[in-house]
Amino acid sequence: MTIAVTFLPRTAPAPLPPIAFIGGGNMASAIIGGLIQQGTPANAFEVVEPFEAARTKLAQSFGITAQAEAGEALSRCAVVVWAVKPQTFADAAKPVRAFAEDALHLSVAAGIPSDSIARWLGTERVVRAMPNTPALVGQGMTGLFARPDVTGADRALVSQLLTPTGELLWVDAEPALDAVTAMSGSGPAYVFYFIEAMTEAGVEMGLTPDQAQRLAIGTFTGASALAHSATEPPSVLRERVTSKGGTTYAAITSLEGADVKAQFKTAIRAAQKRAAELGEEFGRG
Ligand SMILES: NC(=O)C1=CN([C@@H]2O[C@H](COP(=O)(O)OP(=O)(O)OC[C@H]3O[C@@H](n4cnc5c(N)ncnc54)[C@H](OP(=O)(O)O)[C@@H]3O)[C@@H](O)[C@H]2O)C=CC1
Ligand SMILES: O=C(O)[C@@H]1CCC=N1
Repeated sequence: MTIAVTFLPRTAPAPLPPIAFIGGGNMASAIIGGLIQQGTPANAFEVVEPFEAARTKLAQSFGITAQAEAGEALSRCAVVVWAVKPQTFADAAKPVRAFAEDALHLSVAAGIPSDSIARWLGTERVVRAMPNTPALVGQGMTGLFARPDVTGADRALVSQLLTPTGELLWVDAEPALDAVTAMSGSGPAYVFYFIEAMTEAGVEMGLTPDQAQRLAIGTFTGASALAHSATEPPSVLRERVTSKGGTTYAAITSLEGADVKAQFKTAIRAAQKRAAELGEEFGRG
């Protein structure tokens, strides 16, 4: 499958209209945190979150008073962000629908097709997003897909909402979002996994946990920044580190011998497959 993508430049933050979040867990907190850091006031958010501990965390972290149930307060919101698990989306939609008839709906749920969301909410104003948790520090990557009837003004509103959280990438075909999910949506977990592995190796070689973690995180930060600014592809940057007969060569040879690249690609395909399965399993309701 060929995936057509459009990169949009980041623009200056502008005041946001009131925004509802249905589900106030990890991903909602990352987006809300990113927006608050960029200057959006806490009273711009209406959050529905049945889990008391999650409501307490939102209050402590951001000064937001979340509601346990959907109610009239939602009707002031121009955008409703769906940040519930795919498994609970269909049930969560029922009590919200009546309060959000005029809103633009933005789902971050993995796999759930926009057809299902449009059916559950009785509107064609549906955009799907696949963000990631670095949104919390304004370094997120978000893939976006808009249903055909979504207007340019609604796309602009979504861009305005999410630009403060990082980089946006619109895709033209909805299935491409499953690939985005498998790469950048789940991707931070892969990076943290490698940081964990590097840190463990450092400790096994005699460094303190603090030293090892600083070296691991600093190396990811520095290499990412270099890859971001370099004109050469990552493969060339890798070759520059790899002196003939040296230490990096020994490490890369070990990785190749264990087929780590193929294993990693298989893992990413497993995430893509799971995104499609989530849509099939929980998009029917
Ligand atoms: N975490 C991530 O990095 C990313 C997540 N996503 C997507 O974001 C969505 C949320 O994921 P995540 O934040 O990790 O999950 P969380 O479990 O952290 O957050 C979901 C929250 O929604 C609450 N909830 C359950 N039922 C309802 C309801 N009826 N109305 C309102 N809220 C409800 C849950 O409460 P309770 O625990 O009591 O059920 C929970 O606190 C998922 O669809 C996921 O695919 C997308 C990109 C990245
Ligand atoms: O693991 C998940 O299903 C969600 C979607 C992408 C990241 N977290």
